[in-house]
Amino acid sequence: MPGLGPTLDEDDAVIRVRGLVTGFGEQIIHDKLDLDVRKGEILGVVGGSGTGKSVLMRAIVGLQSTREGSIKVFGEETRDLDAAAAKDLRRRWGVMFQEGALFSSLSVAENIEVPMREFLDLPEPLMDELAGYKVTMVGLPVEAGPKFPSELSGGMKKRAGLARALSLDPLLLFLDEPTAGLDPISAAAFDELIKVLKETLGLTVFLITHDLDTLHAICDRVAVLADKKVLAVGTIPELLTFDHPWVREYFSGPRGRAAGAGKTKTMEPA
Ligand SMILES: Nc1ncnc2c1ncn2[C@@H]1O[C@H](COP(=O)(O)OP(=O)(O)OP(=O)(O)O)[C@@H](O)[C@H]1O
Repeated sequence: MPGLGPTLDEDDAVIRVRGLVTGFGEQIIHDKLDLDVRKGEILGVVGGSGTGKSVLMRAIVGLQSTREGSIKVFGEETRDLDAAAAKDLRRRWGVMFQEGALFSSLSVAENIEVPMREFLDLPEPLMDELAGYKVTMVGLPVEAGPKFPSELSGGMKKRAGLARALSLDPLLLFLDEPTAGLDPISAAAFDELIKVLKETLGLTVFLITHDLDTLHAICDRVAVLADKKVLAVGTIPELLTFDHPWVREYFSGPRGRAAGAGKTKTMEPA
């Protein structure tokens, strides 16, 4: 990977991917991809449509088979784990899939309780109490708990998806396009929420996004996926010096310049 930013001690890497190869049939998606996600950072993952951002996330969380390479999370080589150890590791991260991926037949509170039922053995009243706490934590009104996803706005659904991802108090959070489909004001409020939660809970965040405002507002570093690899990773000022057509066009095109100029957005609940 190009040498943007300092090299990293193994201990600082919450996620360390080396030489990852993935594919579907003849189609190779990642070819010897390397990536580190540092403890306590929000790493933005960008790239053109179909470059393999979601497949990379799915490979790291064990939902996508890989052909070659190493994926370490919290220092554990994921492919070496037996079922019990893999489950133990999964407990330590939360995932928010695109669109929030809520179960439509369950209420918000019940959605948040799904991981608790899978991983913990808690009495019902305690689960309800914890779910209520998560609802508030993501800025939803308490009345949202008994509601079904179909009764929520897009922004509220995203927050409910985030609450479910935080259900088990993870230290590592995966977010797949969390602000997609939100209006700019709701998107900015969601960015702010992620930032505040990251700071207060000490989270490390792997964040896939197309949203340039999100990158500028909350990401400590950005990884660019192109040509089946992480082409470059660094802060936005570092990436602006990187000479690659897609990177130049993305960050220095009209939208990139506008986002970089710090177009302010009002912070209001989504
Ligand atoms: N289950 C699957 N079976 C076959 N091909 C798949 C599967 N999942 C993803 N792909 C292919 O892998 C490639 C990468 O998909 P992926 O969803 O990771 O892209 P992405 O970078 O997240 O795109 P976008 O920004 O549009 O969400 C695409 O060509 C996609 O069609």
